[in-house]
Amino acid sequence: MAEAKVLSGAGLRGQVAGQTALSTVGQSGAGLTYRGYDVRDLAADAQFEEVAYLLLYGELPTKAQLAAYTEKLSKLRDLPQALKEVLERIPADAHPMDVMRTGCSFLGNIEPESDFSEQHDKTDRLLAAFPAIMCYWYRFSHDGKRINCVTDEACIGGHFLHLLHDKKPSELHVKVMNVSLILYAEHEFNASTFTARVCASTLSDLYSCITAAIGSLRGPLHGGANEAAMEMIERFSSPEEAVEGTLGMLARKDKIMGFGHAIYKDNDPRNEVIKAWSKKLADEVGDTVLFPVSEAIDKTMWEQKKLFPNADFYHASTYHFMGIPTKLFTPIFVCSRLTGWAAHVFEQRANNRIIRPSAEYVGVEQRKFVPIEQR
Ligand SMILES: CC(=O)SCCNC(=O)CCNC(=O)[C@H](O)C(C)(C)COP(=O)(O)OP(=O)(O)OC[C@H]1O[C@@H](n2cnc3c(N)ncnc32)[C@H](O)[C@@H]1OP(=O)(O)O
Ligand SMILES: O=C([O-])CC(=O)C(=O)O
Repeated sequence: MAEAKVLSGAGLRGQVAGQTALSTVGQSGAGLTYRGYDVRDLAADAQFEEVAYLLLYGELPTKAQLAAYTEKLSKLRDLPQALKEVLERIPADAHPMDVMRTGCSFLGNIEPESDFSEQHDKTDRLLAAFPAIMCYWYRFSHDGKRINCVTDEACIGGHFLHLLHDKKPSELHVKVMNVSLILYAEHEFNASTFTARVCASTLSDLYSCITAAIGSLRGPLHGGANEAAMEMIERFSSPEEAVEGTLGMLARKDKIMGFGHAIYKDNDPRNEVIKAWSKKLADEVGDTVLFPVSEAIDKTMWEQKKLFPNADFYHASTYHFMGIPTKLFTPIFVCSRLTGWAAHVFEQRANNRIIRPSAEYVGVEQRKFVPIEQR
């Protein structure tokens, strides 16, 4: 596939649908850049909040700006009582992406964006509140516990792990969450971001744009692939079984979740980063199955189909090794991608024309209406 891939055809593939100064995907040189910075450099040395600031405010922050920004976000973490009550009504077997969608939408009712001048503040509020929206619902519906939504964790990744596990996370886990949130933050005109931009182009409010984007990210062909990949890898108890199972899935023409990409031709630059952290965590927990199984699937997919793991594949084992329940994988993606979505909404608003493409009509020719009695 690597050589043959052509960016054209259905799905608007290869068509320029607008301009962005936020990221480049799959261009020569660095595979993925955020405002000109290679994502691998950001993942190695930056904090997620620095990247959020870069995307939302235009430049990397100075030390003082970062301190003020993280302080602002940490003060916005708590949830209003009315939102907690809504979350308590959502059943334990609901999909957590539906919880995120509802949480975002409900917050838009009680703290609406009444004017576009509020767009940065409303985004910061969502950025600070999303981990608590996910964890308040999860802990209440699964453990019967009404958690305190405020922690003293310095960063969003640590705050999320603390809310989920009710204890201070290790430095290693905080670092991995930070890397993961950076890798997922922004990706040009992917399906969910394009959804947000279409919504923004009607001059709708920020919460509507983000709620719509969450709906698009939920699907297994997009953000939902990390959960689907986990469900697949945990079915195998050895690399040999994984190879056999993968060959079987390919023979049945099943889609293998966590592989392939709409834009990248032969690798996803985020993969090497998250794979390395997955390996570190595998060593930390003494894993002898999941990581080797993942590698066996990875190798088989390349040998058989020249398909490569995308950002989602090794995120599955990475999150699993940190004790994160599979159903929360895609909501974590929301906590990160919110930054990219919102930055695109700002960009769309700054130079807007309603997005309204045309369709090629393939239906029947024009015909005469037949009254119901005569049909
Ligand atoms: C963060 C993210 O959102 S990354 C993407 C996450 N999604 C997934 O991992 C889901 C699995 N992957 C896929 O479904 C696809 O690769 C997508 C949706 C990511 C991209 O779709 P497309 O751009 O249509 O893929 P592409 O044009 O490269 O497909 C080429 C061929 O490879 C096949 N193919 C692509 N990915 C896979 C896969 N994961 N498993 C099996 N076959 C695949 C396609 O079916 C197609 O075959 P065909 O020509 O016989 O129809
Ligand atoms: O760009 C895409 O089509 C999907 C993707 O990898 C992302 O949104 O991170």
